[in-house]
Amino acid sequence: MSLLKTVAVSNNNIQLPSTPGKFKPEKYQPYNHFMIHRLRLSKLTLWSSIFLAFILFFFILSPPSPSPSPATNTRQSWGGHHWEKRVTNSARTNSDSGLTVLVTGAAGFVGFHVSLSLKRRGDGVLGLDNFNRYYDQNLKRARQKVLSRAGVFVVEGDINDAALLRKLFDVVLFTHVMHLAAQAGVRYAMQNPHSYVHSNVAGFVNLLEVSKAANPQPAMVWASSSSVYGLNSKVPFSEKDRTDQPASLYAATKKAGEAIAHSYNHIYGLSITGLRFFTVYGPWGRPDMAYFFFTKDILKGKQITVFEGADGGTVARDFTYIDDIVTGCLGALDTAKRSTGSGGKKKGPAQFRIYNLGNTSPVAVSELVRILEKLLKVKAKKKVMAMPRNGDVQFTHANISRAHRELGYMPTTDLETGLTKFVKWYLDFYSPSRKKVAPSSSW
Ligand SMILES: O=C(O)[C@H]1O[C@H](OP(=O)(O)OP(=O)(O)OC[C@H]2O[C@@H](n3ccc(=O)[nH]c3=O)[C@H](O)[C@@H]2O)[C@H](O)[C@@H](O)[C@H]1O
Repeated sequence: MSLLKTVAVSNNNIQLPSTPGKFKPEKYQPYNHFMIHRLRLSKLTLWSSIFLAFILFFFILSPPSPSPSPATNTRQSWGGHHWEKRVTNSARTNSDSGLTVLVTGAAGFVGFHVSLSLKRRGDGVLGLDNFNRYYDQNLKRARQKVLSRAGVFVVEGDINDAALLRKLFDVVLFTHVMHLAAQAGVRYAMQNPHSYVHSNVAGFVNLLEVSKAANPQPAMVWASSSSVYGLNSKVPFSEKDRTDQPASLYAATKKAGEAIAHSYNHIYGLSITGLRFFTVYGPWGRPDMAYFFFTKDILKGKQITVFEGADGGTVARDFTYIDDIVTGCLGALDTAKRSTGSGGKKKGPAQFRIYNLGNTSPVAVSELVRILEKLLKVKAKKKVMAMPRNGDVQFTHANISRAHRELGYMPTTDLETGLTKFVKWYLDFYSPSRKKVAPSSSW
């Protein structure tokens, strides 16, 4: 501004105001008007050049940022020497034969338990979780704190962030990936369909892309779902049964995941095992699941809605206790063969497996409520209504003979025993007097 002012004064003897727009010539002079116009233009040009130079300067200096994740924030919360040290410490095994496992969804229900069990037996475990807001983040943070105390670092990030995944694979040579990050819940898919595609399809493909390019490629074990059986009416559900009639978008994305996994196994030689979980429940569970919010609502004296099938038919689930699921997951990891490819190139056929992990003992939802009433010592205010068309299926029942034969899987917890442990945890965790996050017993 002062430079312009000086030039103008010396050349034309015109007083230019320091604030544009305040200048008023005493009388109209065409020459002066022309000069003022030119000066305004050159002033504009100078400022534009300075502005452009600034933008260029910052553009050249700024480092490339990781790809943004629409599910979470776009700020980079990873990287740096300290962060890498935490990553390597967490992934370090206690013995030469130990596994080095990346657990996605580690702050989720199943991921939390699997991570703890792996760490306790001496495997190296690195967690990854985007801490999204699908349900109470405090519960996820509480799980994270327990994991941290056990020596498991949970990296905060999304499976859609390829740069982050590549960085993790650069820093650690993972032998296995336990992929449990997903958008869960059958009924929520009608409210937020895109979150299912984002996590269960796009995120999964992203993880497979990075895994297939890794050298060595890890073996992958991942969570499919009993929901892939959809409208299948043949019981108990066997892995050989048809899975082409999903009843919800959630189920459709899990079925898509199985097909996608097969293609990566076929093309790139990735060793992949899919586990079809059957309504997993237990301590540190998911608040969006019926057993969890029934407990909360019964204690609050709120009405609960219990679905029944067409013509009053029973709605039932093969409820499976978390500890049984964890033994199934560890069995799958321990029996997984190595991937055959490296750096994105297949070197030979690789293992591809699918297993049911259920309890083989379906229980009616009305019975679940009866057990909760007994354990909580509170009568539920029940409203029985026909199951809405919301993606639910009426009945699930797992045939687990393949998992038993090949993984040594054998569930041992009946619903009442499992719910007793859940209710004990729930009352402790949500007790107003409880010191937040410190669990009273050893889950
Ligand atoms: O194994 C799976 O494949 C899935 O299991 C779980 O789904 P679901 O088996 O549907 O569990 P969940 O919602 O607890 O409903 C339990 C029962 O309560 C009935 N139910 C539900 C709500 C209600 O208000 N009333 C009711 O009667 C309802 O009709 C049902 O019969 C996981 O959430 C899912 O992510 C996936 O992993």
